[in-house]
Amino acid sequence: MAFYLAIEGADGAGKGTASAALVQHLVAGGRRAALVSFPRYADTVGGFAIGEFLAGRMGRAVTPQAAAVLYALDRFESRDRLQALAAENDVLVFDRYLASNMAYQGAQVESDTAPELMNWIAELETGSFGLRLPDRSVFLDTPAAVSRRFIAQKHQRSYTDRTFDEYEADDGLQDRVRANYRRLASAEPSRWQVVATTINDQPRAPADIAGEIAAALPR
Ligand SMILES: Nc1ncnc2c1ncn2[C@@H]1O[C@H](COP(=O)(O)OP(=O)(O)O)[C@@H](O)[C@H]1O
Ligand SMILES: Cc1cn([C@H]2C[C@H](O)[C@@H](COP(=O)(O)OP(=O)(O)O)O2)c(=O)[nH]c1=O
Repeated sequence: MAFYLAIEGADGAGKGTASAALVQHLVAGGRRAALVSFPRYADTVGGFAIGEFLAGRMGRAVTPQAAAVLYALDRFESRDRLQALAAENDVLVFDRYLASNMAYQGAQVESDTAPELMNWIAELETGSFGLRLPDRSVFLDTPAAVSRRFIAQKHQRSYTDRTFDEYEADDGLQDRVRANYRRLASAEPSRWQVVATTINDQPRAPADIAGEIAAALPR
């Protein structure tokens, strides 16, 4: 069974860059590895709807619970694709997976109700939608100022022309997201790895970050 490795973090943490470097590193080391990015905006009905609301094109505010269902639906609709990739690979690297849903929706409600919502989302994804838990999640710990700079450097997104989408534009939200990831990681240290992506606020080389993640994988 393929190892499910999820790369997590706030917007602009460098997830896409680190995930790509990680797949390259694993393949160079003789392992079969593939990258899957969520949301899959162009491939699923859930992903398309997510793009609409991130671009601010949905007429009404979407509740955190409704958003969680769309993100989970996107993964549910991807099951066949994941199964096919899992059969052909030793490691599936995810650029965001289930914990993104918990950290981001949990950041939209009062902090005292966040744990309850995050537990509800975990149950929604693994119970109602029957999705597989990742074997490991990696929290890319990137300072807010560095992330903002990284977001501004990002390539054009399929769903919006804006530099910052609805979530990215909200600094308070991004801070709460980081705090939620830290809480998830410290609650289950055996399922999480926290990786600092900067040294003295200078970005580490993607290959370096990838090497640290790969070194912690079971052989
Ligand atoms: N380790 C790094 N070193 C230098 N630049 C980086 C690094 N990680 C990301 N970047 C820059 O930031 C941009 C956004 O990074 P990306 O990996 O897409 O972030 P995320 O997927 O977390 O939103 C990239 O296009 C790249 O220009
Ligand atoms: C996958 C996923 C993403 N998100 C959020 C995090 C991001 O702010 C947003 C978009 O994901 P993101 O990975 O940032 O896509 P892109 O870089 O192409 O814009 O969706 C969730 O809330 N739940 C999820 O399950």
